Amino acid sequence: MIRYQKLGYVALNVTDIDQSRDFYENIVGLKLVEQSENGPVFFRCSRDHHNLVLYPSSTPGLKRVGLEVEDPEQLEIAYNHFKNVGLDPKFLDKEEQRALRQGKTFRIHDPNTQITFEFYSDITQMATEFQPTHTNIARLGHVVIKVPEFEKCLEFLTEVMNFKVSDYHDETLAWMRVFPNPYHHTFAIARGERHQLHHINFMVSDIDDVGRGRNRLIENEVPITFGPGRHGPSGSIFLYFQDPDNLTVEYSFEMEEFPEEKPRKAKLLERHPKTTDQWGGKPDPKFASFGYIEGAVEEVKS
Ligand SMILES: CC(C)c1ccc(C(=O)O)c(O)c1O
Ligand SMILES: [Fe+2]
Repeated sequence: MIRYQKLGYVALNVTDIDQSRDFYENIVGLKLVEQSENGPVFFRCSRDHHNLVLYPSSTPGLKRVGLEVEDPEQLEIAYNHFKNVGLDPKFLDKEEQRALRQGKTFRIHDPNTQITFEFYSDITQMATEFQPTHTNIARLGHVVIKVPEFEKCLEFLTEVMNFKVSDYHDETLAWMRVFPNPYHHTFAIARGERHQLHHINFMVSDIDDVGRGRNRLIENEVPITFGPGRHGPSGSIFLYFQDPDNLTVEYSFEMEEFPEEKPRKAKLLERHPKTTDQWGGKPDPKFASFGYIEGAVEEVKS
C-alpha cells in the first residue's frame, strides 16, 4: 500500500490574491516564492518550492491537497493502485508539471471527500533553507475537512488512501496519519452538513510562536476564533484565526508522534469540549465555518 513522505502542500482558492498574498507572507510568516501574473502564488515553509499555493477564485476554500510519497516507486504503486480501484488517476502534462516545479505528478478526484488529491515524489528543493521571519514555522501540519458521509469518507481514506486513524470521536471526528508519517494527524474529517474546509494547520517550533502570534494577530485586527488552548487528542497547543476569506488557519506547537511498528491503538474519545481544549476554552461561532471544497462548490451554493 502507499507509503507517504508527508503532506507536501495545500492549494487554496482565494478571492483577493494580493490581500491573501500579503496575509500569508506577513501575518502567517510564510516565504513568498513566486507570483505569476493572474496565476497562482507559491509559498514555502521548508526547502520545497511550495507548501502553500493560492489561486484566484470567486469561491474561497480548498482547491487541492498535494501528498508527497516516499519515492518514485511509491508513485507508480499509488498510480496503479488508484487505477485498479477505478479512480482514473491522470498524470499532469509536462507544462503543468514544470509550472509546479514538481517531478512526475498525478491527480485523482475522490467522490467521497470531493477533494482533488495530487501525488508526487519529487519537488524542486530551493537553494536555501526556509528562513523564518516572526514565526518559526516548522512545517505545513494538517488539513481538516467537513464531510456529510462520514463513514464512507473514513472507509475511503483508510482502505484506499492508506491513512491510519490515530484517534476518533464517535462517528463525528477522525484524526489520521498519512502512513508512515509519524504525526498524530496530517488529515482529519469532521461530520458536517456539507463538504467544506474546516482548517489548515502550520506547526511551529516554539510555544512562544503561539504567544507572539496571538499578539501579532490582535495588533493586526485578525480575528482569533479559538485558543490559545491545548488539544486533548494530539496534545498540541493551538491557536486558530481567520484569513482574509475567513478561512480558518491554525498554529500548533508539539504533537504526538507514532512509531511505524506497533503504534498505540486509536482512542475512542468522548465528544466533550475538554477533549477539544483541555484548558476549557470554547470556539467563536465563526470557527471553521467558511471554505468551499472546489469539487463540491455547487452543492454548497445550492
Ligand atoms: C477542533 C479541531 C477539529 C481539532 C481537534 C483536535 C486537534 C488536535 O488534537 O491536534 C486539532 O489539531 C484540531 O484542529
Ligand atoms: Fe488542527
